Amino acid sequence: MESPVRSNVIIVGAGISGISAAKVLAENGVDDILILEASDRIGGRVRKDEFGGVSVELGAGWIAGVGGKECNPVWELARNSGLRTCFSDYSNARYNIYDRSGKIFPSGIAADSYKKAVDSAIEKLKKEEANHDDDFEPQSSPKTPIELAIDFILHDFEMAEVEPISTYVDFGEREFMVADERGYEHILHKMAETFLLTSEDKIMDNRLKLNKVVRELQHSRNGITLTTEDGCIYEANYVILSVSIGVLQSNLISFRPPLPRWKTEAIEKCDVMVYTKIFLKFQYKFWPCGPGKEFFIYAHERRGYYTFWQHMENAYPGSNILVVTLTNGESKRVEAQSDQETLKEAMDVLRNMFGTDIPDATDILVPRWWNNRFQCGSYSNYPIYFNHQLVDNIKAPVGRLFFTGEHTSERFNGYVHGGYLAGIDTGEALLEELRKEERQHGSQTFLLEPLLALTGSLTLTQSDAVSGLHKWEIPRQLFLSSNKLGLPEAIL
Ligand SMILES: Cc1cc2nc3c(=O)[nH]c(=O)nc-3n(C[C@H](O)[C@H](O)[C@H](O)COP(=O)(O)OP(=O)(O)OC[C@H]3O[C@@H](n4cnc5c(N)ncnc54)[C@H](O)[C@@H]3O)c2cc1C
Repeated sequence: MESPVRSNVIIVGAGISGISAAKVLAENGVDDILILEASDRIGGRVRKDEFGGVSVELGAGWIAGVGGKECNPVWELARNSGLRTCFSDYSNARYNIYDRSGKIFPSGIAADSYKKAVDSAIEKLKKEEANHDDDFEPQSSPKTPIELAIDFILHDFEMAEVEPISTYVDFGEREFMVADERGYEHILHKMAETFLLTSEDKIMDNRLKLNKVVRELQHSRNGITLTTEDGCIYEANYVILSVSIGVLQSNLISFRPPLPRWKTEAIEKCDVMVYTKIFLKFQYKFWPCGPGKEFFIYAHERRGYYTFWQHMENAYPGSNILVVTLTNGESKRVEAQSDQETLKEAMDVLRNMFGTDIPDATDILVPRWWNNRFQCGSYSNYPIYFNHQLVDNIKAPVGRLFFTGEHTSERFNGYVHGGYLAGIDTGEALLEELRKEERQHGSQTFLLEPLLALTGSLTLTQSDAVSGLHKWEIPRQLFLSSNKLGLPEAIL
């Protein structure tokens, strides 16, 4: 049997948080890092696909929180990597509400109903705050189709799924949609290339392994052993686990010994939201396309039934693609049925709005985030009046096991920038731990910046951490260079 591959730090998951954590470590001289990713790609919930001749975003599609006093760091990454985006404002949707007979509700009624829905939502929040009861039911729930439609926008887009917009006002309230053939994931590739690519632009096999589904984490005070589905064994001094909250709640990964109760309880308390964008391709467009018409709403008695629509003409003119968004119960229902059934339902809704003579869609794409065992949902959602201890517990390390991901970002959970900032946070927390260990052992260990400056790309490997002694295999060349630094004898 082959001996296990040993690394200083193993990162489980190559989504935005895993990549940003790895980058922080690599940039600070922690050279012996390995990323194990279950799927066959980098990106996680940032994922594009080719559909109807263009690139569509199955996962994150918007860069939210732009134009404020502070800069959303993902906006900066997008700018620096030359990602093409277009301004997108879904708040206009409330003026384009269709009823089942295809009539548009007059904007006065729509605006009035919107105000009523906002007022009732604020009222509900105040009462919940007073009662501290998350299950509190509002006195008057929406009844008419238009109220249901507007309630759906408010509830699912601003309050229930991600944190209220007011919490990211520092970054601004504008949203830009990614409209780039390389996809949103291009920013991850740009980030990763600084530490994952060889000089020949090849991925370093010793730093990233794809199709490695971690199934077991055996952790102790001396180190962590990871077993993957294909039977490979990896060992590490530290692990950063960047899998989603849905995966943590599932039984994909078993922990030996089990995680402590404070941890598992916190993980269980965080909701997982499902958000699904269904793409439909047509031979020609039959929907209105002028200014303020990008989004439209279907008002139906059933809450969230093919409610929220968008055309993709602003992002890709001439693409003739419509996107309809479903959430939670509707998402799960549609994931469980065939795409042909979904196509039929969506076409019936479109015919109600635009008449029976519209053409059939020529293609449909239905992502399945809920049933994807490497995601188990779309993003985390803390209860509205959560206790800060809850987030601290979700995030807190357990011994040598660190946790990251959008669900660990108290301010920006549910967002790409939440994942990005969480990765940086966790990377820095681990660096701090490594420095502490270094001080305790009184020897040079992990922070190799000065050494690398002298020796270029030499790789150090930690040979024996299990014993708790940090011995290093140091190439002779490095020994000679490091002597110039007056490093303690102990490491040599
Ligand atoms: C449909 C949808 C729409 C969204 N829209 C937006 C938006 O418009 N704007 C926005 O800012 N955010 C949006 N988000 C949220 C955003 O995509 C996420 O918050 C962010 O990408 C999460 O990054 P992460 O690194 O925390 O997790 P992930 O991207 O999920 O990364 C975790 C990685 O771990 C891997 N993994 C899982 N289990 C294992 C295992 N056992 N072994 C090894 N690897 C494993 C997964 O394959 C994955 O690659 C959306 C998400 C979805 C699904």
